[in-house]
Amino acid sequence: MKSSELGCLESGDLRISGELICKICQDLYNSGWVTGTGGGITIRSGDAIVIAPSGVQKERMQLEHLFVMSLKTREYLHKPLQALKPSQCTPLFLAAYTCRDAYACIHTHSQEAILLSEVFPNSDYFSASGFEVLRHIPRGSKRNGFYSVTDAVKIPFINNTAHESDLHDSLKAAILAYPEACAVIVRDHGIYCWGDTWQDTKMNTEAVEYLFQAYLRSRKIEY
Ligand SMILES: CSC[C@H](O)[C@@H](O)C(=O)COP(=O)(O)O
Ligand SMILES: [Zn+2]
Repeated sequence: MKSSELGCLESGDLRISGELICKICQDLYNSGWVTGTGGGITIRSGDAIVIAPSGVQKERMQLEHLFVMSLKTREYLHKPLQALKPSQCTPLFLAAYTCRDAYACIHTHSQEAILLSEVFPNSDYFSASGFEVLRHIPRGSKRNGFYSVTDAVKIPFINNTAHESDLHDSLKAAILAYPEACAVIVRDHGIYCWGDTWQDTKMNTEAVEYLFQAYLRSRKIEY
């Protein structure tokens, strides 16, 4: 790969974002939160958002496989030379960017999110209280502060759909209806989690997924 083929990913913040995406996708895979071609992360730098390709093993992606889109115009500022399509999660990532002014968004396929969908088949949201990890979960954004151990966090559920793009309207509605949530659970699928920076997004995802595990284990729900 000649560096010129990387276009705007060749240097600067976009290159750093792209390299982080490749590394964090490896971490998500090694955590068991994504398998196959599922899940992913997008990171924003100013108006530019870096997006993974669709249908590839995300833990094996390289910088030259990534897309860059303008948040404002929705035009692609860079496309890979290979015949790849952008992640089907792109409209959902855009909802987090536009509705929450997020700077990154992670999509997992965690078993715990799926199990919680079964444990709460009729609830609009998952709620938990009394766990230390709540102190690491922001009230939607760290600008609003964090939950305390005695608070009850609410993370909304939305129903899964046959096509990823069909999740957009319900995801956006949940983001707007639960301004103190930093994540949405897609039933029997996984979560979308965002943050004010890529670091916050990674930490928020880890905290939310840890809360799911702690909740299920504390109630002796085996999986
Ligand atoms: C391509 S089917 C939908 C996927 O499973 C989607 O939910 C996902 O996690 C990843 O989609 P992708 O388009 O490969 O980035
Ligand atoms: Zn998915």
